[in-house]
Amino acid sequence: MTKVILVTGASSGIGLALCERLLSHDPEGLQLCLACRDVQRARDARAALLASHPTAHVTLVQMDTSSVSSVIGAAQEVKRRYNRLDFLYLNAGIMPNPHFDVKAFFRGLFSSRIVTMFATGGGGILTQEDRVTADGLQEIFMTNLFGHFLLIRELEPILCHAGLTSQLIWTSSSNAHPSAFSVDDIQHRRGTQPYSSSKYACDLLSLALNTHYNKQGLYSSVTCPGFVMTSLTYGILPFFPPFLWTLLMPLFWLIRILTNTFTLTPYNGAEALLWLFKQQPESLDPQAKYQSSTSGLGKNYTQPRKMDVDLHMSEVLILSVKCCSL
Ligand SMILES: NC(=O)C1=CN([C@@H]2O[C@H](COP(=O)(O)OP(=O)(O)OC[C@H]3O[C@@H](n4cnc5c(N)ncnc54)[C@H](OP(=O)(O)O)[C@@H]3O)[C@@H](O)[C@H]2O)C=CC1
Ligand SMILES: CC(C)CCC[C@@H](C)[C@H]1CC[C@H]2C3=C(CC[C@]12C)[C@@]1(C)CCC(=O)C[C@@H]1CC3
Repeated sequence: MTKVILVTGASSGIGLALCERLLSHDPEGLQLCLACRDVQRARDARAALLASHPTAHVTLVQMDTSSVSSVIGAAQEVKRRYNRLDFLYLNAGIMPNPHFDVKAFFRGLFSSRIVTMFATGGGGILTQEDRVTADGLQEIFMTNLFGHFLLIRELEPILCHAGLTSQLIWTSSSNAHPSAFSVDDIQHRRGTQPYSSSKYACDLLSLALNTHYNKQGLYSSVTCPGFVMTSLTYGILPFFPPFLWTLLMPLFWLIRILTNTFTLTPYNGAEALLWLFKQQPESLDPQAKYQSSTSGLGKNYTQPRKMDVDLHMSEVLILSVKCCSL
């Protein structure tokens, strides 16, 4: 039986690399649907995938995860096309208007937190300025988390079916941190780390989804792609042209010896996302974050890491997002 897979944010970076790797793994047995906000970029991605896998089944659906009506419209279209969905990759994500604190970075360089800083982008080096969408929601919360929650809810009839399992696979981040998230401000309207908050909320929501849906055959897992050079990361130092990043690559390969989270390429970053595709969902740990890792010698592997998540808080979050969606 062919597997039906939908990937959000498939037009570039980790999402596109994942599609490429899925097709290389099984070129004939998949029906891949790319859910992208920009139709032209989606067409280009499809053309690139078909150039290397000419017989593959690849379709497109236009979806902007920052818009309630767009998500609902796209979900209707997906339900019209497919009567079941085996894998839903919740990968689209943004980090708009980032501020890189150079002083905090240098303080971190000469402290015991240096490895954690490089592995997670933590230590106060990174903050963002969020915006409000036309629906009146915080853009980062909406794009990275809530749009995906709405999508899952709308696709429930084709995700939960007797006798079969389906998997939700989130692209979270090592930057997800409980200190950035508050149940009293789930959209992070008041703080300066909306990206970290939205990714920690993904970790919590995944846990709650397992509690609520496992008995219906729907399983949720969280991945972390590591530090990957994509348009998202290029945006962090906008004054740094891409060729300077390329010049820094030898330094990054050295840092990789200290932290295997420097996966660097979208191909490597997609490792854990592909690994989960090959697992039996019943065997996975709902409290684990599956981390793409690359060794100093360039070998890719997947490492499960226990998430710092609380069952009670995850229940509060799922109730709050359900209220937001009413
Ligand atoms: N790069 C890294 O080091 C890390 C990335 N991540 C996560 O990985 C995921 C993929 O990011 P990455 O590949 O790095 O970055 P990219 O910017 O290359 O990819 C992001 C993808 O999400 C899409 N997207 C953004 N906003 C929306 C929206 N409103 N509706 C639909 N699609 C949207 C983009 O579409 P478009 O082409 O139209 O812009 C693009 O396809 C994100 O969730 C990110 O947070 C996590 C940890 C580390
Ligand atoms: C020599 C300097 C210019 C090097 C600067 C390095 C930093 C910009 C990066 C070190 C660790 C990186 C990192 C991220 C962004 C860029 C760094 C801070 C992320 C926060 C990007 C988004 C994520 O989801 C997690 C990443 C963790 C590591």
